[in-house]
Amino acid sequence: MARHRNIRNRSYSDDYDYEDVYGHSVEDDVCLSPSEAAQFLYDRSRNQHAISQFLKSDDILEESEHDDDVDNTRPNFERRESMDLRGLNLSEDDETKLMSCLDELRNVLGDTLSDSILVHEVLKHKFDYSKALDGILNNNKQENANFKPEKPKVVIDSAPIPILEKAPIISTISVDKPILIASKPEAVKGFKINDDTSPNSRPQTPRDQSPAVERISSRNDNFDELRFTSKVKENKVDPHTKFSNERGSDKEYLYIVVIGHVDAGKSTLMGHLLCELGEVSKRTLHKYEQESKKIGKQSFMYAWVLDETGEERVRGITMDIGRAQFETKTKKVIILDAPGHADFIPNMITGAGQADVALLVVDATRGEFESGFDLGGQTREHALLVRSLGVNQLAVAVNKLDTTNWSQERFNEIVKKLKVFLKQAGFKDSDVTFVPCSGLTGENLVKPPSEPELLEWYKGPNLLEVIDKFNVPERPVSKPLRMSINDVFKGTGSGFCVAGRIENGILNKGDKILVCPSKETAEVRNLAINELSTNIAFAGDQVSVTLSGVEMQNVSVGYVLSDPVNIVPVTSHFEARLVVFNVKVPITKGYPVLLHHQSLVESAHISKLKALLNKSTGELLKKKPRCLGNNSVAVVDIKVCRPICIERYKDVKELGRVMLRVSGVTIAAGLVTDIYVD
Ligand SMILES: Nc1nc2c(ncn2[C@@H]2O[C@H](COP(=O)(O)OP(=O)(O)OP(=O)(O)O)[C@@H](O)[C@H]2O)c(=O)[nH]1
Repeated sequence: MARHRNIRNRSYSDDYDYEDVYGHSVEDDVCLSPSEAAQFLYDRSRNQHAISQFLKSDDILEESEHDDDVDNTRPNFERRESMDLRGLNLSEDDETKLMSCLDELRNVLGDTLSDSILVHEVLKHKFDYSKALDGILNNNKQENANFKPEKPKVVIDSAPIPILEKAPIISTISVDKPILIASKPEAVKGFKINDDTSPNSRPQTPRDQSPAVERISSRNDNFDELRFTSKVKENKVDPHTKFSNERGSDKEYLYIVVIGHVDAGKSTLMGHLLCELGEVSKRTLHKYEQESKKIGKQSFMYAWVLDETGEERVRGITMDIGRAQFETKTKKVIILDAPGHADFIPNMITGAGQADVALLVVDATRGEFESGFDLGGQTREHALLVRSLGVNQLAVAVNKLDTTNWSQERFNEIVKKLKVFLKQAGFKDSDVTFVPCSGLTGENLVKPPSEPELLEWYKGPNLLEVIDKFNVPERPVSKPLRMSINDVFKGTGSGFCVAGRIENGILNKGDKILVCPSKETAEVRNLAINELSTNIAFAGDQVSVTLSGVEMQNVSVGYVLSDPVNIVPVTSHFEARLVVFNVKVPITKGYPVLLHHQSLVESAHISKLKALLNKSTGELLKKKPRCLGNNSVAVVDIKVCRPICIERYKDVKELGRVMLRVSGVTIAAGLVTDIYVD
């Protein structure tokens, strides 16, 4: 039940400052001196590119030998101390430029490369320091790319070129047929009821015919072998074997985000479930009962289990993600209780971004379901958002059914309405389960129903059984490490901590990793899952990581911890396939948006409208459309105000999804289809 982000005492409105919400965990009400404050302020200009640590001495030797081989015309300089530049016939100006470039390069690379290599690259790139640096690093990568292990013993199966299957589009209006959404072909989806996946091959999209802009993706393709063979080299034990050795007999972790319209009863439902399972002591519950009574909010006593802050309790609403853990027969379940109020959608997105599955809570009370569903409430928006963020298994708790005297008719009416909508939103019928319950009375939560009116018509599972039937998604443990940071905070000991979810790969205590986009090296000093220290964590785990070797002020929410060899792409310009939900003014070139990517929120704009697609088939309708209206599907280019870590959806699904919001409203969701070099 821990939460780190402190969002208390903030006044939220549609145009609130996102930096505040996603800033560091610093008490707002404490006065800070400028120097103290500086440590919590991120300044990109202070990045320290300590890339030298990734250039192993072997690689460097290989590089210099190779470079000498391929380029005999290169002057053979000695190391800098004894460097004589006279042979170069440089003007005084050029000599100064050369020396200054060498200094810059040394700042980044240290003394790991000989001056001859550096001078060669600087001259080759006409004293352009950045190009020279790129040249050096790319040469290094090329060297690695040419390296082939003798006989890789492990078959890495985790870098599939995923088949883009036809999956239902996410849209607010009815969509008869599915459109294209990429998905992992072999991942087990849905409840263990029936599975009717029918993967289709991806038809040509306009991006396949788009002009030859330099793309990181194509470069990445060239490095695929490097990306995965180097992992084989590093991790002698097959990651899957490691995973089953570590976790084999344990119950699997499952992360559930609890979503729904404000006051649907999410926190009460989860709080009561935890009490029934013995996760909350009777003493604590009694305390909550007494204290909530004192402020006239006794009906919220179960909600207090998850709504931990004073402001949440006084206001009777959830504001930030509440966490708690319990066990079912087969799983360790971590609940992420999301706020229902529209003002806190960014927090809800953060929770949904960490979840494997979702529990949608709807209020069955007459008039209440309708206001959450029909009248612009959050039921629809939350369901659309979680689906856009890749959640495809959903349980729907038809809650507060006690207020309708356990009416079967009301239950069926709600199920019917939701089924149609959820199908349009992209959920398969077989992946959605409806369960009648009451968070307040505890009916049908962990025990079979006891209300006679409910018993008359309901023979299905209780909420706990429904949760136990969720399938745990496949964990991509053998892919290169990617962990997106959703919190940065001071730990109890030395150093500082970052929290987030490992999307890909394995993280070990002691690992050297790269903090991106700033590309600083850091070491994993400590690792904890649910506040318990561990030596190893795998894809799918929510972890807190104590880092050393990097300054806290140089790390922000939205950053990614990356494998140091197979580095996460960093760019401010990418292509995405968007589904436009709801826009007051049609989207045109230059349209400004707030880009939500994992926990990151950045200003961005649509820089190019490339193609309008048929939302059912994905076929090209129009090249270079002038504007995009509601419910359209299009390929666009997006430019972010500064570089971010992003992946193509087909490479890393979780880092390949974006959400676009304007004035507190989600206007579009998209999949990253290409990434351009800045
Ligand atoms: N009658 C009845 N009331 C309920 C039930 N569940 C919750 N409530 C009441 O509904 C109100 C809101 O409950 P919460 O649990 O705070 O709702 P929530 O969805 O978590 O609210 P936010 O997170 O702020 O959106 C409280 O007064 C609860 O007592 C239920 O099953 N039956």
